[in-house]
Amino acid sequence: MNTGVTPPRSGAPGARSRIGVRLLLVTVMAGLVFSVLSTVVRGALAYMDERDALVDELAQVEDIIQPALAKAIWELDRASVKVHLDSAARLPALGQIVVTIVMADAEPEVHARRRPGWSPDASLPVLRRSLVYSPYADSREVVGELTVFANGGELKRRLYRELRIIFATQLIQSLLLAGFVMWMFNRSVTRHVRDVAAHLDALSPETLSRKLVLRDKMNQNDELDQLAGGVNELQHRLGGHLAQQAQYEGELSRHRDNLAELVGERTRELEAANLKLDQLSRSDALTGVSNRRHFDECKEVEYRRAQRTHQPLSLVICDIDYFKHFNDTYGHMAGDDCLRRVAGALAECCRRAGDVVARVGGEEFVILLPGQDMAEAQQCAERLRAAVQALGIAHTASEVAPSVTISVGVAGLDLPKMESVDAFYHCADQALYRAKAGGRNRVVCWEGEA
Ligand SMILES: Nc1nc2c(ncn2[C@@H]2O[C@H](COP(=O)(O)OP(=O)(O)OP(=O)(O)O)[C@@H](O)[C@H]2O)c(=O)[nH]1
Repeated sequence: MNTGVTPPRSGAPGARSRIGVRLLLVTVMAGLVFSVLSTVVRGALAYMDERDALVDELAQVEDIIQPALAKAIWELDRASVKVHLDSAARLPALGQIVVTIVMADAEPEVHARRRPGWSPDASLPVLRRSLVYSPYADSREVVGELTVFANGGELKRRLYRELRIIFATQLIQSLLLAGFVMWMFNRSVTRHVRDVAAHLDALSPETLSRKLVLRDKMNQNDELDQLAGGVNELQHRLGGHLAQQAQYEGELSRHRDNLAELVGERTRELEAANLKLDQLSRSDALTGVSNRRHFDECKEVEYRRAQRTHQPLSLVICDIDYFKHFNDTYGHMAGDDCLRRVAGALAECCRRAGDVVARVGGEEFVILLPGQDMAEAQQCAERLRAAVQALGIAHTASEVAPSVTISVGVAGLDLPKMESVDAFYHCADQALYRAKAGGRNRVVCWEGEA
């Protein structure tokens, strides 16, 4: 029969003491005690029996020798009396035999035979009877008295032999009973308990569906079946709990994944929004180039870098000529559009890494040119001016050209003279002022004192 039971794992602790062996020892000890007690009781009974048997034997001796002994005494045949006494004294049951011959005119004559080593014992049986002889019919003469004493040594010898037999049989009975009880216990209990232990030891979440079946059980519906039923029920419930737990864990994991995805998505959106905000905070809403705030930050950074590295740094300030007239002529919306196009043209001309194009006022733009000296900046400024004019934005109200133009002031950083970034800016602004004053639509480089 398939038990569904696997052998214990190598790491599982085995039973150190076996119930069957303990039961055997207890049974043997109990058997020994029982044997001793039984031997004592049966020994006492055997003593009574052996004593009675001894008395019967003595009585038989008396019955046998009494007639012959009485006749020998009547006939005064002393030799025959002695022969009878010697013969009787050889019987094992007899310790001492005494014959007292009664004579009318003389003292009683006593003849005795005693077994070597025998001594009188009041607890031993003693039989007495008169020796009677009938010399002729209807006559009865008492010729003496016969006394026989039991042999205590013989009584002990017989009793010991009986006790040995009793003890040996009791011991054999007890040992056989112990062996039988252990065999039965092992067959009906121990091996099933071992099977249950092995089954439990082999259990794992994967084997929970494997049922415990007890092998070759004789009795059904006993405590062991209750135990097996309990184990199977427990496995069933445990399997249900584990399945439910796995389901919950799966759902939890899915929720966790969804949450992580959601958080990731939100984080990406937030980062994009932050980036956008950052860009917005740094750029001019109308034109898209940098705003004043960003320009101020960059201006400080680049000024310090130039101080530290002695690399050239230039600043260009552009202002649209007669922009007020432009607004007045074409309207504010057109003015905005003009600002956007001019900013685009400036940004297009200044695309080197580090160049910063910013709108810092209504129609005023600045360009920070790190790494460029005054001469390079002047060339750049000329390109800017030409690029704006090349846009060809009609400006009939301008007094210098039919299209939109810009005036440009340029300053190269001259550190000994420009002790602050504001002084640097002021120089570029001065150059712009001179460009305006000089007729507009031109580039003027700062050359004077800061
Ligand atoms: N459309 C538009 N106009 C602006 C904006 N910001 C400032 N302005 C106008 O720009 C004009 C600047 O005029 P002014 O400072 O007198 O300078 P200008 O008219 O260009 O004269 P010059 O600089 O001397 O050539 C003003 O009329 C402002 O209203 C803007 O964002 N959009």
